[in-house]
Amino acid sequence: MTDVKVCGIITVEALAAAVNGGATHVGFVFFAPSPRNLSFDGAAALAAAAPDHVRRVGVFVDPDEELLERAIQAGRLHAVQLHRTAPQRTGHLRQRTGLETWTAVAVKGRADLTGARDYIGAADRILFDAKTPASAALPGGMGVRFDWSLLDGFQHLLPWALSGGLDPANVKEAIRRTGAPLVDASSGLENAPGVKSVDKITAFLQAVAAS
Ligand SMILES: O=C(O)c1ccccc1N[C@@H]1O[C@H](COP(=O)(O)O)[C@@H](O)[C@H]1O
Repeated sequence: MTDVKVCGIITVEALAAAVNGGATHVGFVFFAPSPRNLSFDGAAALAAAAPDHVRRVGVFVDPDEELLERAIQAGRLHAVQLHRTAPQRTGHLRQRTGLETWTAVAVKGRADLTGARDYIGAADRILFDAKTPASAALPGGMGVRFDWSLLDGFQHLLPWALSGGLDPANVKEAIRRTGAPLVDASSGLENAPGVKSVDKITAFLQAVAAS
């Protein structure tokens, strides 16, 4: 069974669709430029509505430690997902927070995969995500997909997950092609940036369950 993270949740309706559909993880974004950015109060309200067996993952882009601490407390986070980070910084934050720590590795070509090895001992999970354009405001959450065949034959030395442009129509093929143990989606489950669709969340979870 493939684990699923529904990312970028900002409403209790989307949270309920994820929980009821069997998501193992939900993602709360703490990055001001994102249309999915959560306030601390918003995160606290969602955390209060979420059952504890569904893991709450905070999504951060090179965060300062105050933001990280406040978000962890507000969202009662189980894990942190770091974008635009580096192995030493990741290891430091992991030690400081004591939480399960994911690091996003942005992939465009095969050479990008090798960077994942540098996180052994620093991160608990690698999230292979598509590289967004350098000019993009966000390093994720833009529906950009990478060539999954790049993962062919790659020896995973850490637990990992797949993200980047996943949606209800392509997730089955993504799992078949890559064998991902966890899939993570955000914009592919929306009707507009930041506006999650209960129907798309449900369809995504059904597609994963059927794969
Ligand atoms: O979703 C966001 O707004 C976001 C902002 C900053 C960093 C990461 C973000 N989302 C993550 O991006 C990937 C892929 O998203 P998508 O499915 O392609 O829209 C996913 O891991 C989100 O957690």
